[in-house]
Amino acid sequence: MQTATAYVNAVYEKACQKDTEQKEFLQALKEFFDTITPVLAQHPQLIEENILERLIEPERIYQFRVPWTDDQGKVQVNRGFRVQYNATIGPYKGGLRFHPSVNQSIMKFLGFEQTFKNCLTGLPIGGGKGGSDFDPKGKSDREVMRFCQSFMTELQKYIGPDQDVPAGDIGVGSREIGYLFGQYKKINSYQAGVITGKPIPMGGSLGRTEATGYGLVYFANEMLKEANQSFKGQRVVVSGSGNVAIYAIKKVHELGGTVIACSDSNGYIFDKNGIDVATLKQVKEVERKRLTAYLEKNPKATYHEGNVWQLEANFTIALPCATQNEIDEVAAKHILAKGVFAVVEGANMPSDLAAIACYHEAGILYGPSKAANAGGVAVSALEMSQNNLRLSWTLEEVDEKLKEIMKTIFLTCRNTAKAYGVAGNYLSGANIASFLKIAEAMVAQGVV
Ligand SMILES: NC(=O)C1=CN([C@@H]2O[C@H](COP(=O)(O)OP(=O)(O)OC[C@H]3O[C@@H](n4cnc5c(N)ncnc54)[C@H](OP(=O)(O)O)[C@@H]3O)[C@@H](O)[C@H]2O)C=CC1
Ligand SMILES: O=C(O)CCC(=O)C(=O)O
Repeated sequence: MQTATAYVNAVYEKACQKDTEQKEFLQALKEFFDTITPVLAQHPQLIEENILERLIEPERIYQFRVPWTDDQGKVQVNRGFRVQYNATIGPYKGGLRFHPSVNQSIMKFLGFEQTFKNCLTGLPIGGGKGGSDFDPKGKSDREVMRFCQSFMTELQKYIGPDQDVPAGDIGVGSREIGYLFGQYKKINSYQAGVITGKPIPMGGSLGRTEATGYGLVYFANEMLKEANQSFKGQRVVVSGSGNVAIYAIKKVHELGGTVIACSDSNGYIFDKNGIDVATLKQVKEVERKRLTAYLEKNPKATYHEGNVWQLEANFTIALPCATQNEIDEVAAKHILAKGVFAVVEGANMPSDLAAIACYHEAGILYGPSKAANAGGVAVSALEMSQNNLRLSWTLEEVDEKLKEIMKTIFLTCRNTAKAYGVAGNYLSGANIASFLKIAEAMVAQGVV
């Protein structure tokens, strides 16, 4: 029989030949494959089952036309996707991203990551992802509504509370979820569990808006505690200024750290006394303006064009919360030189492979996205539970459950890494633990 290494290499090579152009997807595979060879060496039956080749192939992908009419009466056309990656342990579950960069490679990498992330939550949810190359920026509410209605008119054929349950991601917040759910209800009937991240009066869960950012900081806090450190007195940089970033900043401040910079895709603000969360929320959540508007209300802050990971000031903790591959090798070396001893990921795959290699070489703490940002989907699963039970938990109840889930995910990563002889490598811990869980379930269900 093939050795584990030969098997992993052969599956990766085949994927590279089949999906040559899908660079984000292949990157996600490589990051995962590099860590799981020891598991395959210990469980050769998984090689006989050809588990990897089965796992990396999405169960199905829908791609569809989304026509809509803009405020000038002109017909626009976007492309919609839903990748139903893996439903072995529960219904497909994962967000929808509206961003001009969306393509099949990005949808597949996100669906692949989601499958393992969802395993780590310990909740019965499979993996999926979807979205569109539609750009909500600069569109009126009515344009966004018409787009969402057209998108859902097609998507509703493929989803259901026990089948596939979408939610938000980049460019999709409670406004978009409200419009999407409204259209689903018009075509079908009220089935609260068909989508999560709903506005509270439509059956949403308290705490879902905050969950990814808070969960990230709870996970980071566990990593810091394990290293006899804490957020107290730390200077923190958070990239992005969207949903995940805002609530990560809020929680860091509650735990005694100071977030000195955050960003959008054009530039970043530096506020040495700490980003003012109330102002940031007003600018981004209420007024939906660019980050530069923060300066009108906080003139002491400064604005700089470019990537926040070029920041001149020293800092100790990096929380990337914007997008994939925002930290490359150059940025990683820069932040290490600035004194960073912990990188914990709120965005999906924000560090490229060379950046991750830099973290490992420097021996700093590294919290990978599929573990550290699992709080959002975990609370989405709690929203599904509340919808099924027809009750609503308080914010405190949801937050307590989130804290517990993030602590358990951390312990799973820590203990699995130790058991496989790579103590402190939370990337290996996350990949191995989630792989073992899904592989066992896939073997149990037979070759389907
Ligand atoms: N929302 C959730 O519950 C979860 C989100 N995530 C991940 O967290 C990350 C952020 O998502 P979320 O906060 O929800 O999204 P939002 O749309 O609320 O915010 C995204 C932020 O990232 C910035 N950004 C997006 N694309 C780029 C880019 N190409 N270059 C630089 N900056 C960019 C945006 O700036 P600009 O406004 O200029 O575009 C904005 O500040 C994503 O990776 C997402 O997949 C992970 C788990 C759950
Ligand atoms: O809440 C969800 O279902 C999905 C969140 C998400 O898209 C993610 O975890 O990347």
